[in-house]
Amino acid sequence: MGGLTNYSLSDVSLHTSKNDCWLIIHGKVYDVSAFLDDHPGGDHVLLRTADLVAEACPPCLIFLFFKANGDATQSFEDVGHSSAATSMMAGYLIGTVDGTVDGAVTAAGEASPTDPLLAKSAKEKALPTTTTTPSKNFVDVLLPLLTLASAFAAWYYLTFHAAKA
Ligand code: HEM
Repeated sequence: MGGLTNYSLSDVSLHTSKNDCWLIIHGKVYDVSAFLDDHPGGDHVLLRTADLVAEACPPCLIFLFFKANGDATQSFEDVGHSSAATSMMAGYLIGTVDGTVDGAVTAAGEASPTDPLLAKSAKEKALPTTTTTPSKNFVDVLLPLLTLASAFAAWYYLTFHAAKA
């Protein structure tokens, strides 16, 4: 993907108005300012993704404030855009987001690859750490052992002590 500018998340977050609106979809940055009025889904959905503050009601504001980071990947996919829509995107592409290859940017600002092969290897790499965490070991091993020990103690007490009384 040579020739494309790399932007940081904070760069993208500076472009959230109707005249200047950038979005991140699958780790790529799109300047959709000129497309807002022509977007069949309306300009508000694009603006809301870029900057969710504008038309939010006060109770939603806190939630939306934390959710808004300009990453429209999930919303874009949820709509199920046609292949025609996907090919239109090239016309608005201006760059990539720092640190991503062709990946979505998560709420935590981390890259998560959307290429199935990259995603698979990332998942495989992640597996050992998730299965060997201390809390998992506690639940899997210690908890059954403790339950067994308590059951044995109760049986022992009832059989040998309670019987004497
Ligand atoms: C550069 C990015 C985008 C392009 C080029 C684009 C293009 C299109 C096109 C061509 C359609 C007509 C239906 C179709 O062909 O699929 C459409 C519909 C729609 N889009 Fe987008 N879109 C973009 C981003 C987004 C994003 C980020 C959202 C959500 C936040 C969104 C929400 C919608 C909705 C709600 C519809 C209407 C669907 C319907 O009425 O069935 N779009 N878009």
